Amino acid sequence: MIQKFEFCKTDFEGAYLIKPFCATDIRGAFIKDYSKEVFEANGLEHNLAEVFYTVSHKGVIRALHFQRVHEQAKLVRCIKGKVFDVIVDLRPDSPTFKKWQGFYLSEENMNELYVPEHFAHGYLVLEPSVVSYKCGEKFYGEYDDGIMYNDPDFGVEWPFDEIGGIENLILADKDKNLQSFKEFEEKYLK
Ligand SMILES: Cc1cn([C@H]2C[C@H](O)[C@@H](COP(=O)(O)OP(=O)(O)O[C@H]3O[C@@H](C)C(=O)[C@@H](O)[C@H]3O)O2)c(=O)[nH]c1=O
Repeated sequence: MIQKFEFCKTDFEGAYLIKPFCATDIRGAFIKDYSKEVFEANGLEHNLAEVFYTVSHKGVIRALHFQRVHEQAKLVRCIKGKVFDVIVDLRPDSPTFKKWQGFYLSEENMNELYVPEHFAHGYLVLEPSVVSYKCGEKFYGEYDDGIMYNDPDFGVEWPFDEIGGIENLILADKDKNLQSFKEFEEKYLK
């Protein structure tokens, strides 16, 4: 069976949920999750600069991250396990400014999310997972930044019931001490 690349709109201009190309046969599956040519034919110019992977335990939140100055678009796919992935629009002139949307990304559904520049991104890990990133800009440690996953201005509804309750949440120290949206706005948007 062959599933062709499919590009689905999200609530946000420029962000897409993408079904990769997948061909299955008696051996298993062949999956292609990025093609410069196919992406361009669908209006997505993605400059592939770096690829990396994260490996996470169930209950981990990595959020809500972005890179300032050298803004970084990224193509995110959960290649093993399952995550609830969230993006937040940080473009002040956008009609969806400060709005969030969540997507289930899993090994099973193979969905990948195209996160444009000027979005915060993060996820809650629902099963032990490996997540792949294809980044449009290289990493600049000095501009690596984020906003708290539970910021009241965003009001993201994380499905904590799917990890057995918020008491099972695993957060890195750096993600416990991120700025609020208000602090971010004060510092960079005014
Ligand atoms: C993101 C990144 C981190 N690092 C280093 C910094 C640090 O020593 C170590 C682990 O990095 P972090 O703790 O920032 O990893 P993590 O918290 O998983 O960061 C990631 O979170 C998700 C939600 C994203 O959207 C990504 O863009 C990225 O921000 O790896 C790189 O060398 N290159 C990179 O591209």
